[in-house]
Amino acid sequence: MKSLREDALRIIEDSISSVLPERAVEQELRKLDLGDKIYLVAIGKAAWRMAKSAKDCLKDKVKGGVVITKYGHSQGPIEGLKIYEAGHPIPDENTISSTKEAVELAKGLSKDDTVLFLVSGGGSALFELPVDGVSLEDIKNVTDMLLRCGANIVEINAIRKRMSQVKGGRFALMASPAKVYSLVLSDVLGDRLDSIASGPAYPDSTTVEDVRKIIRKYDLKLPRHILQSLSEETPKSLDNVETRIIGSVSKVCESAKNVAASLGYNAMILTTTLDCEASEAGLFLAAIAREEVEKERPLKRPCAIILGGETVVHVKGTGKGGRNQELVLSAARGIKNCTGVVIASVGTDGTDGPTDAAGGIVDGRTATLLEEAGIDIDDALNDNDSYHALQKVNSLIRTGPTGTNVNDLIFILCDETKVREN
Ligand SMILES: Nc1ncnc2c1ncn2[C@@H]1O[C@H](COP(=O)(O)OP(=O)(O)OP(=O)(O)O)[C@@H](O)[C@H]1O
Ligand SMILES: O=C(O)[C@H](O)CO
Ligand SMILES: [Mg+2]
Repeated sequence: MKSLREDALRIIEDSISSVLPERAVEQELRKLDLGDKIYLVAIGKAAWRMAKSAKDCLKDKVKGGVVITKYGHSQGPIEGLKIYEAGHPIPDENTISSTKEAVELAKGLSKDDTVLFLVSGGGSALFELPVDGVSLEDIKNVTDMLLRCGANIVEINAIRKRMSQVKGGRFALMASPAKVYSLVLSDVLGDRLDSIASGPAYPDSTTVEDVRKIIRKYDLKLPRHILQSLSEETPKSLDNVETRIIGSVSKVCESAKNVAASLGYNAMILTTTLDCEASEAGLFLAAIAREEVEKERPLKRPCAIILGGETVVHVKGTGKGGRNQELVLSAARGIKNCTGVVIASVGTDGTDGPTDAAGGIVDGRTATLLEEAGIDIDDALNDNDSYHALQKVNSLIRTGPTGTNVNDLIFILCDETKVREN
Protein backbone atom coordinates (compact mmCIF):
# COMPACT_ATOMS: atom_id res chain seq x y z
CA MET A 1 0.00 0.00 0.00
CA LYS A 2 1.73 3.19 -1.12
CA SER A 3 1.57 6.29 1.04
CA LEU A 4 -0.60 9.28 0.18
CA ARG A 5 2.58 11.21 -0.61
CA GLU A 6 3.81 8.54 -3.03
CA ASP A 7 0.40 8.45 -4.73
CA ALA A 8 0.41 12.25 -4.96
CA LEU A 9 3.80 12.29 -6.68
CA ARG A 10 2.64 9.56 -9.08
CA ILE A 11 -0.48 11.59 -9.97
CA ILE A 12 1.67 14.66 -10.65
CA GLU A 13 4.19 12.81 -12.80
CA ASP A 14 1.67 10.88 -14.89
CA SER A 15 -0.75 13.77 -15.44
CA ILE A 16 1.95 16.21 -16.55
CA SER A 17 3.32 13.61 -18.94
CA SER A 18 -0.11 13.56 -20.63
CA VAL A 19 0.43 17.14 -21.83
CA LEU A 20 4.09 17.01 -22.76
CA PRO A 21 4.57 18.72 -26.14
CA GLU A 22 5.94 15.72 -27.99
CA ARG A 23 3.09 13.41 -27.05
CA ALA A 24 0.38 16.04 -27.56
CA VAL A 25 1.60 17.03 -31.04
CA GLU A 26 2.11 13.46 -32.22
CA GLN A 27 -1.34 12.33 -31.06
CA GLU A 28 -3.01 15.22 -32.89
CA LEU A 29 -1.03 14.93 -36.11
CA ARG A 30 -2.00 11.28 -36.38
CA LYS A 31 -5.62 12.47 -36.77
CA LEU A 32 -4.90 15.14 -39.39
CA ASP A 33 -4.12 15.07 -43.13
CA LEU A 34 -2.24 18.33 -43.80
CA GLY A 35 -1.15 17.43 -47.33
CA ASP A 36 2.50 17.34 -48.36
CA LYS A 37 3.40 21.03 -48.67
CA ILE A 38 3.64 22.00 -45.02
CA TYR A 39 5.43 25.05 -43.65
CA LEU A 40 5.97 25.00 -39.91
CA VAL A 41 5.97 28.00 -37.56
CA ALA A 42 6.41 27.24 -33.85
CA ILE A 43 6.32 29.91 -31.12
CA GLY A 44 6.48 29.81 -27.31
CA LYS A 45 8.44 28.11 -24.55
CA ALA A 46 7.53 24.64 -25.84
CA ALA A 47 8.14 25.55 -29.50
CA TRP A 48 11.29 23.50 -30.02
CA ARG A 49 9.80 20.30 -28.58
CA MET A 50 6.55 20.75 -30.50
CA ALA A 51 8.45 21.39 -33.73
CA LYS A 52 10.74 18.39 -33.23
CA SER A 53 7.75 16.13 -32.71
CA ALA A 54 5.99 17.53 -35.77
CA LYS A 55 9.06 17.15 -37.96
CA ASP A 56 9.57 13.56 -36.77
CA CYS A 57 5.95 12.79 -37.66
CA LEU A 58 5.68 14.65 -40.98
CA LYS A 59 9.24 14.16 -42.23
CA ASP A 60 9.74 15.51 -45.79
CA LYS A 61 6.18 16.81 -46.00
CA VAL A 62 7.60 19.75 -44.06
CA LYS A 63 9.18 21.98 -46.72
CA GLY A 64 10.54 24.57 -44.29
CA GLY A 65 9.87 26.37 -41.07
CA VAL A 66 10.80 28.77 -38.28
CA VAL A 67 10.98 27.95 -34.56
CA ILE A 68 11.08 30.80 -32.03
CA THR A 69 11.55 29.93 -28.36
CA LYS A 70 12.90 31.35 -25.11
CA TYR A 71 16.66 31.52 -24.46
CA GLY A 72 17.85 28.14 -23.23
CA HIS A 73 14.75 26.30 -24.44
CA SER A 74 16.00 24.94 -27.78
CA GLN A 75 17.83 21.62 -27.90
CA GLY A 76 19.82 21.77 -31.13
CA PRO A 77 19.15 21.73 -34.88
CA ILE A 78 16.03 20.28 -36.46
CA GLU A 79 16.57 19.36 -40.09
CA GLY A 80 14.99 21.85 -42.49
CA LEU A 81 13.91 24.30 -39.78
CA LYS A 82 15.44 27.62 -38.68
CA ILE A 83 15.74 27.68 -34.88
CA TYR A 84 15.79 30.99 -33.00
CA GLU A 85 15.86 31.98 -29.32
CA ALA A 86 14.58 35.34 -28.12
CA GLY A 87 13.55 37.36 -25.07
CA HIS A 88 10.80 36.39 -22.59
CA PRO A 89 8.81 37.87 -20.89
CA ILE A 90 10.13 41.05 -22.54
CA PRO A 91 10.72 40.81 -26.33
CA ASP A 92 14.11 41.78 -27.78
CA GLU A 93 15.84 42.29 -31.12
CA ASN A 94 15.97 38.55 -31.72
CA THR A 95 12.19 38.43 -31.32
CA ILE A 96 11.83 40.93 -34.16
CA SER A 97 14.39 39.37 -36.52
CA SER A 98 13.06 35.83 -36.08
CA THR A 99 9.45 36.93 -36.45
CA LYS A 100 10.37 38.64 -39.73
CA GLU A 101 11.65 35.24 -40.95
CA ALA A 102 8.33 33.62 -40.06
CA VAL A 103 6.37 36.41 -41.75
CA GLU A 104 8.47 36.13 -44.94
CA LEU A 105 7.78 32.40 -44.97
CA ALA A 106 4.03 32.85 -44.51
CA LYS A 107 3.57 35.71 -46.95
CA GLY A 108 4.95 33.75 -49.90
CA LEU A 109 2.57 30.78 -49.73
CA SER A 110 -0.18 29.66 -52.11
CA LYS A 111 -3.64 28.15 -51.54
CA ASP A 112 -2.10 24.66 -51.96
CA ASP A 113 0.25 25.23 -49.03
CA THR A 114 -0.42 24.62 -45.35
CA VAL A 115 1.04 26.44 -42.35
CA LEU A 116 1.33 24.20 -39.30
CA PHE A 117 1.31 26.77 -36.50
CA LEU A 118 2.49 25.37 -33.14
CA VAL A 119 1.57 27.70 -30.28
CA SER A 120 2.58 27.55 -26.62
CA GLY A 121 2.77 29.91 -23.63
CA GLY A 122 5.25 32.74 -23.84
CA GLY A 123 4.41 33.28 -27.50
CA SER A 124 3.39 36.90 -27.08
CA ALA A 125 6.92 37.97 -26.17
CA LEU A 126 8.62 35.61 -28.62
CA PHE A 127 6.54 36.35 -31.75
CA GLU A 128 6.35 40.07 -32.37
CA LEU A 129 6.55 42.60 -35.18
CA PRO A 130 5.32 46.07 -34.17
CA VAL A 131 2.82 47.94 -36.34
CA ASP A 132 4.12 51.00 -38.23
CA GLY A 133 4.88 53.86 -35.89
CA VAL A 134 5.52 51.57 -32.89
CA SER A 135 9.11 50.67 -31.97
CA LEU A 136 10.59 47.68 -30.16
CA GLU A 137 11.35 50.08 -27.29
CA ASP A 138 7.64 50.96 -27.16
CA ILE A 139 6.74 47.27 -27.02
CA LYS A 140 9.27 46.65 -24.23
CA ASN A 141 8.01 49.59 -22.18
CA VAL A 142 4.32 48.76 -22.59
CA THR A 143 4.92 45.07 -21.87
CA ASP A 144 6.77 45.92 -18.67
CA MET A 145 4.01 48.37 -17.66
CA LEU A 146 1.29 45.79 -18.30
CA LEU A 147 3.09 43.02 -16.40
CA ARG A 148 3.44 45.31 -13.38
CA CYS A 149 -0.01 46.92 -13.30
CA GLY A 150 -1.94 43.85 -12.08
CA ALA A 151 -3.83 43.29 -15.32
CA ASN A 152 -4.71 39.68 -16.14
CA ILE A 153 -3.36 37.98 -19.25
CA VAL A 154 -6.54 38.57 -21.29
CA GLU A 155 -6.31 42.32 -20.55
CA ILE A 156 -2.55 42.41 -21.19
CA ASN A 157 -2.92 40.68 -24.54
CA ALA A 158 -5.91 42.78 -25.61
CA ILE A 159 -3.46 45.67 -25.65
CA ARG A 160 -0.37 43.82 -26.91
CA LYS A 161 -2.19 42.43 -29.93
CA ARG A 162 -3.13 45.88 -31.24
CA MET A 163 0.48 47.05 -31.25
CA SER A 164 1.47 44.06 -33.39
CA GLN A 165 1.38 43.11 -37.08
CA VAL A 166 1.25 39.41 -36.16
CA LYS A 167 -1.17 39.19 -33.22
CA GLY A 168 -4.96 39.20 -33.00
CA GLY A 169 -5.45 37.02 -36.10
CA ARG A 170 -3.22 39.19 -38.27
CA PHE A 171 -0.64 36.43 -38.84
CA ALA A 172 -3.35 34.20 -40.33
CA LEU A 173 -4.29 37.04 -42.72
CA MET A 174 -0.63 37.25 -43.80
CA ALA A 175 -0.56 33.51 -44.54
CA SER A 176 -3.75 33.60 -46.63
CA PRO A 177 -4.56 32.01 -49.06
CA ALA A 178 -2.60 29.19 -47.40
CA LYS A 179 -4.52 27.23 -44.75
CA VAL A 180 -3.31 27.63 -41.17
CA TYR A 181 -3.64 24.67 -38.80
CA SER A 182 -2.95 25.77 -35.23
CA LEU A 183 -2.08 23.26 -32.51
CA VAL A 184 -2.18 25.02 -29.16
CA LEU A 185 -0.82 24.23 -25.69
CA SER A 186 -3.07 26.48 -23.60
CA ASP A 187 -1.64 28.42 -20.66
CA VAL A 188 -4.68 30.73 -20.35
CA LEU A 189 -7.47 29.78 -17.94
CA GLY A 190 -10.65 29.01 -19.84
CA ASP A 191 -8.53 28.33 -22.94
CA ARG A 192 -9.38 31.63 -24.61
CA LEU A 193 -7.72 31.04 -27.98
CA ASP A 194 -7.59 34.73 -28.88
CA SER A 195 -5.55 35.36 -25.71
CA ILE A 196 -3.11 32.44 -25.87
CA ALA A 197 0.11 34.02 -27.18
CA SER A 198 -2.20 36.94 -28.14
CA GLY A 199 -3.96 34.84 -30.76
CA PRO A 200 -1.83 35.37 -33.92
CA ALA A 201 -4.09 33.03 -35.91
CA TYR A 202 -7.44 33.36 -34.19
CA PRO A 203 -10.31 35.85 -34.59
CA ASP A 204 -10.07 38.51 -31.90
CA SER A 205 -13.01 38.72 -29.50
CA THR A 206 -11.69 41.89 -27.83
CA THR A 207 -12.64 45.31 -29.15
CA VAL A 208 -11.18 48.80 -29.18
CA GLU A 209 -13.76 49.72 -26.51
CA ASP A 210 -12.48 46.87 -24.30
CA VAL A 211 -8.99 48.32 -24.61
CA ARG A 212 -10.20 51.79 -23.64
CA LYS A 213 -11.78 50.29 -20.49
CA ILE A 214 -8.53 48.49 -19.62
CA ILE A 215 -6.53 51.70 -20.00
CA ARG A 216 -8.94 53.49 -17.64
CA LYS A 217 -9.11 50.57 -15.19
CA TYR A 218 -5.34 50.51 -14.65
CA ASP A 219 -4.79 54.22 -15.33
CA LEU A 220 -2.20 53.37 -17.97
CA LYS A 221 -0.16 56.34 -19.15
CA LEU A 222 0.45 55.67 -22.84
CA PRO A 223 1.97 58.03 -25.44
CA ARG A 224 -0.26 59.34 -28.22
CA HIS A 225 1.27 57.19 -30.97
CA ILE A 226 0.63 54.05 -28.91
CA LEU A 227 -2.98 55.10 -28.27
CA GLN A 228 -3.28 55.60 -32.03
CA SER A 229 -2.19 51.99 -32.69
CA LEU A 230 -4.72 50.76 -30.12
CA SER A 231 -7.58 52.42 -31.99
CA GLU A 232 -7.19 50.06 -34.97
CA GLU A 233 -9.66 47.14 -34.92
CA THR A 234 -8.45 43.52 -35.31
CA PRO A 235 -9.93 40.74 -37.49
CA LYS A 236 -13.17 39.30 -36.06
CA SER A 237 -13.38 36.38 -38.50
CA LEU A 238 -10.87 34.29 -40.45
CA ASP A 239 -11.64 31.82 -43.28
CA ASN A 240 -8.29 30.02 -43.53
CA VAL A 241 -7.72 28.74 -39.99
CA GLU A 242 -8.45 25.55 -38.05
CA THR A 243 -7.45 25.44 -34.39
CA ARG A 244 -7.08 22.58 -31.91
CA ILE A 245 -6.15 22.71 -28.24
CA ILE A 246 -3.79 19.77 -27.66
CA GLY A 247 -2.92 20.49 -24.04
CA SER A 248 -4.49 22.50 -21.24
CA VAL A 249 -5.09 22.55 -17.52
CA SER A 250 -8.41 20.80 -18.20
CA LYS A 251 -6.52 17.94 -19.82
CA VAL A 252 -4.09 17.77 -16.90
CA CYS A 253 -6.99 17.60 -14.45
CA GLU A 254 -8.76 14.90 -16.47
CA SER A 255 -5.54 12.90 -16.52
CA ALA A 256 -5.02 13.42 -12.77
CA LYS A 257 -8.55 12.20 -12.14
CA ASN A 258 -7.93 9.07 -14.22
CA VAL A 259 -4.63 8.32 -12.49
CA ALA A 260 -6.18 8.83 -9.04
CA ALA A 261 -9.05 6.52 -9.97
CA SER A 262 -6.56 3.89 -11.17
CA LEU A 263 -4.94 4.11 -7.74
CA GLY A 264 -8.27 3.40 -6.08
CA TYR A 265 -9.43 6.93 -5.20
CA ASN A 266 -12.94 8.23 -5.76
CA ALA A 267 -11.96 11.26 -7.84
CA MET A 268 -13.63 14.51 -8.86
CA ILE A 269 -12.58 17.74 -10.57
CA LEU A 270 -13.81 20.75 -8.60
CA THR A 271 -12.72 23.47 -11.04
CA THR A 272 -10.14 24.16 -13.78
CA THR A 273 -10.20 27.97 -13.42
CA LEU A 274 -9.06 28.61 -9.84
CA ASP A 275 -7.60 32.14 -9.88
CA CYS A 276 -7.87 33.68 -6.40
CA GLU A 277 -5.12 34.70 -3.92
CA ALA A 278 -2.90 31.66 -3.26
CA SER A 279 -3.09 31.82 0.54
CA GLU A 280 -6.90 32.11 0.43
CA ALA A 281 -7.03 29.12 -1.90
CA GLY A 282 -4.95 27.19 0.62
CA LEU A 283 -7.41 27.89 3.43
CA PHE A 284 -10.31 26.95 1.15
CA LEU A 285 -8.71 23.61 0.25
CA ALA A 286 -7.98 22.95 3.93
CA ALA A 287 -11.66 23.46 4.71
CA ILE A 288 -12.62 20.95 2.02
CA ALA A 289 -10.03 18.50 3.37
CA ARG A 290 -11.40 18.80 6.91
CA GLU A 291 -14.91 18.14 5.63
CA GLU A 292 -13.63 14.92 4.06
CA VAL A 293 -11.66 13.84 7.15
CA GLU A 294 -14.38 14.63 9.68
CA LYS A 295 -17.61 14.05 7.73
CA GLU A 296 -16.51 12.05 4.69
CA ARG A 297 -18.16 14.45 2.24
CA PRO A 298 -18.46 15.44 -0.63
CA LEU A 299 -16.79 12.12 -1.59
CA LYS A 300 -16.53 8.67 -0.02
CA ARG A 301 -12.92 8.04 1.04
CA PRO A 302 -10.37 7.20 -0.22
CA CYS A 303 -10.83 10.22 -2.46
CA ALA A 304 -9.07 12.74 -4.67
CA ILE A 305 -10.42 16.29 -5.12
CA ILE A 306 -8.68 17.94 -8.09
CA LEU A 307 -8.44 21.57 -9.15
CA GLY A 308 -6.68 23.40 -11.96
CA GLY A 309 -5.92 27.08 -12.38
CA GLU A 310 -3.41 29.76 -11.62
CA THR A 311 -3.67 31.50 -8.24
CA VAL A 312 -2.03 34.86 -7.61
CA VAL A 313 0.35 36.26 -5.01
CA HIS A 314 0.74 39.98 -4.38
CA VAL A 315 4.34 39.79 -3.22
CA LYS A 316 5.09 42.24 -0.39
CA GLY A 317 7.75 40.32 1.55
CA THR A 318 11.42 39.67 0.93
CA GLY A 319 11.23 35.89 1.01
CA LYS A 320 11.46 33.24 -1.68
CA GLY A 321 8.56 31.22 -3.04
CA GLY A 322 5.83 30.75 -5.60
CA ARG A 323 2.03 30.66 -5.74
CA ASN A 324 1.87 26.85 -5.41
CA GLN A 325 4.25 26.78 -2.45
CA GLU A 326 2.31 29.62 -0.82
CA LEU A 327 -0.98 27.77 -1.35
CA VAL A 328 0.12 24.56 0.38
CA LEU A 329 1.89 26.38 3.22
CA SER A 330 -1.32 28.25 3.92
CA ALA A 331 -3.30 24.99 3.71
CA ALA A 332 -1.03 23.36 6.30
CA ARG A 333 -2.57 25.63 8.95
CA GLY A 334 -6.04 24.33 8.20
CA ILE A 335 -5.27 20.59 8.23
CA LYS A 336 -3.11 20.61 11.38
CA ASN A 337 -3.51 17.27 13.24
CA CYS A 338 -5.76 15.87 10.51
CA THR A 339 -4.77 12.30 9.68
CA GLY A 340 -4.96 10.57 6.31
CA VAL A 341 -4.82 13.68 4.12
CA VAL A 342 -2.29 15.47 1.87
CA ILE A 343 -2.65 18.66 -0.17
CA ALA A 344 -0.32 19.20 -3.14
CA SER A 345 0.05 22.03 -5.66
CA VAL A 346 2.47 22.33 -8.61
CA GLY A 347 3.16 24.45 -11.67
CA THR A 348 2.94 22.10 -14.68
CA ASP A 349 6.02 23.75 -16.22
CA GLY A 350 8.07 22.59 -13.24
CA THR A 351 8.93 26.04 -11.94
CA ASP A 352 6.97 27.84 -9.24
CA GLY A 353 8.02 31.46 -8.88
CA PRO A 354 11.73 32.31 -9.00
CA THR A 355 12.64 28.97 -7.36
CA ASP A 356 13.85 25.49 -8.36
CA ALA A 357 10.68 23.96 -6.95
CA ALA A 358 7.57 23.06 -8.93
CA GLY A 359 5.41 23.46 -5.81
CA GLY A 360 4.82 21.71 -2.49
CA ILE A 361 2.94 19.02 -0.55
CA VAL A 362 1.69 19.15 3.07
CA ASP A 363 -0.18 16.90 5.50
CA GLY A 364 -1.61 17.00 9.04
CA ARG A 365 1.85 16.98 10.63
CA THR A 366 3.40 19.80 8.58
CA ALA A 367 2.25 22.62 10.88
CA THR A 368 3.63 20.85 13.97
CA LEU A 369 6.93 20.06 12.25
CA LEU A 370 7.26 23.73 11.30
CA GLU A 371 6.58 24.79 14.90
CA GLU A 372 9.24 22.36 16.11
CA ALA A 373 11.63 23.89 13.53
CA GLY A 374 10.87 27.34 14.92
CA ILE A 375 8.93 28.52 11.87
CA ASP A 376 5.67 30.43 12.26
CA ILE A 377 3.51 29.85 9.17
CA ASP A 378 1.88 33.29 9.32
CA ASP A 379 5.27 34.98 9.52
CA ALA A 380 6.54 32.93 6.59
CA LEU A 381 3.47 33.83 4.53
CA ASN A 382 3.72 37.51 5.44
CA ASP A 383 7.28 37.49 4.19
CA ASN A 384 6.38 35.41 1.10
CA ASP A 385 8.99 32.91 2.25
CA SER A 386 7.15 29.65 1.54
CA TYR A 387 10.18 28.10 -0.16
CA HIS A 388 12.39 28.15 2.93
CA ALA A 389 9.56 27.06 5.24
CA LEU A 390 8.63 24.05 3.10
CA GLN A 391 12.28 23.21 2.47
CA LYS A 392 12.82 22.99 6.25
CA VAL A 393 10.23 20.19 6.55
CA ASN A 394 10.96 18.35 3.30
CA SER A 395 7.72 19.53 1.70
CA LEU A 396 8.96 20.95 -1.61
CA ILE A 397 8.18 19.15 -4.86
CA ARG A 398 10.89 19.33 -7.52
CA THR A 399 10.26 18.04 -11.06
CA GLY A 400 12.77 20.09 -13.01
CA PRO A 401 11.59 21.97 -16.13
CA THR A 402 8.92 19.75 -17.69
CA GLY A 403 8.82 21.27 -21.19
CA THR A 404 5.10 21.95 -20.99
CA ASN A 405 3.23 24.92 -19.51
CA VAL A 406 -0.47 24.51 -18.85
CA ASN A 407 -1.02 26.36 -15.55
CA ASP A 408 -1.15 24.66 -12.13
CA LEU A 409 -2.44 21.32 -10.77
CA ILE A 410 -3.77 21.30 -7.20
CA PHE A 411 -5.36 18.39 -5.32
CA ILE A 412 -6.39 16.86 -2.00
CA LEU A 413 -5.87 13.14 -1.34
CA CYS A 414 -7.63 11.43 1.58
CA ASP A 415 -7.27 7.82 2.65
CA GLU A 416 -9.74 5.90 4.83
CA THR A 417 -8.33 6.98 8.20
CA LYS A 418 -11.35 7.67 10.35
CA VAL A 419 -10.39 10.08 13.13
CA ARG A 420 -8.80 13.52 13.55
CA GLU A 421 -6.08 13.44 16.27
CA ASN A 422 -6.66 16.21 18.87
N1 LIG B 1 8.46 35.00 -2.88
C1 LIG B 1 7.35 34.70 -3.58
N2 LIG B 1 6.33 34.05 -2.96
C2 LIG B 1 5.20 33.73 -3.62
N3 LIG B 1 5.00 34.02 -4.94
C3 LIG B 1 6.00 34.67 -5.59
C4 LIG B 1 7.21 35.03 -4.97
N4 LIG B 1 7.99 35.65 -5.90
C5 LIG B 1 7.28 35.67 -7.05
N5 LIG B 1 6.09 35.09 -6.86
C6 LIG B 1 5.02 34.92 -7.84
O1 LIG B 1 5.48 34.11 -8.91
C7 LIG B 1 4.89 34.61 -10.09
C8 LIG B 1 5.73 34.17 -11.29
O2 LIG B 1 5.58 32.77 -11.30
P1 LIG B 1 6.37 31.90 -12.38
O3 LIG B 1 7.78 32.34 -12.42
O4 LIG B 1 6.06 30.49 -12.09
O5 LIG B 1 5.79 32.38 -13.77
P2 LIG B 1 4.36 32.02 -14.38
O6 LIG B 1 3.36 32.96 -13.81
O7 LIG B 1 4.09 30.59 -14.22
O8 LIG B 1 4.58 32.40 -15.86
P3 LIG B 1 5.17 31.46 -16.99
O9 LIG B 1 4.07 31.32 -17.97
O10 LIG B 1 6.37 32.22 -17.49
O11 LIG B 1 5.56 30.17 -16.33
C9 LIG B 1 4.88 36.10 -9.93
O12 LIG B 1 3.81 36.64 -10.71
C10 LIG B 1 4.64 36.28 -8.45
O13 LIG B 1 3.25 36.49 -8.21
O1 LIG C 1 2.48 34.46 -24.28
C1 LIG C 1 1.45 34.81 -23.66
O2 LIG C 1 0.70 35.74 -23.98
C2 LIG C 1 1.04 34.07 -22.41
O3 LIG C 1 1.91 32.97 -22.18
C3 LIG C 1 -0.40 33.57 -22.55
O4 LIG C 1 -0.48 32.63 -23.61
MG1 LIG D 1 5.13 28.98 -14.81
